Amino acid sequence: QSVWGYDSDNGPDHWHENYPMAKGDKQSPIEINSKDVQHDSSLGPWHTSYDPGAAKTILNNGRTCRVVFDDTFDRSVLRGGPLTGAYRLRQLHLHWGSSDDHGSEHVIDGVKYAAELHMVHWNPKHGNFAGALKQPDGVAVVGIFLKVGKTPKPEIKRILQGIDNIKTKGKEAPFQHFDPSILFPKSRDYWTYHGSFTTPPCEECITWILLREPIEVSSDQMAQLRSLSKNSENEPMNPLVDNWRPVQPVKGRVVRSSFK
Ligand SMILES: NS(=O)(=O)c1cc(F)cc(F)c1
Ligand SMILES: [Zn+2]
Repeated sequence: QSVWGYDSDNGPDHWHENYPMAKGDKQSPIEINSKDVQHDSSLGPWHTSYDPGAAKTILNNGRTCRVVFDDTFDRSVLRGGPLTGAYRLRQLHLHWGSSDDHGSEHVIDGVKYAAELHMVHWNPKHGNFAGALKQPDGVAVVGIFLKVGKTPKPEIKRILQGIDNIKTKGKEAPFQHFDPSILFPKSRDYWTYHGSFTTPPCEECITWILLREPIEVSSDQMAQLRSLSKNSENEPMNPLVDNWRPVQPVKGRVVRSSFK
């Protein structure tokens, strides 16, 4: 009975054995083909109002590195775009590859980015996060693509500094005074569609808001991300890389864009 992961014996092709939703009709990630995207002029801008004081800790759970925020009240919220009401920021995490040519979960016109950052928000009208998971409008995730380039975005350094203290599974360190909106690219253009968690339990509760403009990171910064370990301290080193799910069937869903 192996816990889910990304290895051949517990990876994405096995998840449905314990998480039946993994074979649902609205699974994520997906490939986005611009020719099939529908521009929706009614899609307004999205807005965030994040309190830097809400940031609490950064942790390595053996599957990703995650920054956790205080979501006990409407302290850091996302609103607008395809959403109704304010969604509370709960955590952010990343997915990345074993080399710079892949690692993102969503694929754009055949392009895989080196990494994908997810900012996870939930709808407080459903009481708590566990309740929100059971609702089609329960969760909203802003996805930002990370592209290896020559002018890395300085603000990404803050996350990578945090990584130095959580090299092995189970490690957690304080991560305070951090406003994740500094990571946003210049453009607010986005694609949106209805999908799921890209990890177990694969619940189909997510309104995805994927930013068209990637942010740039350096190859060294990607190497730093890949220096995280899946294993606990004193266990054999098992690099935490390729923690991305392959694209899933679109099954007739329409991806809308805020831009032409
Ligand atoms: N990767 S994801 O954004 O769909 C996601 C969100 C979440 F809240 C928990 C997870 F385990 C995974
Ligand atoms: Zn994710």
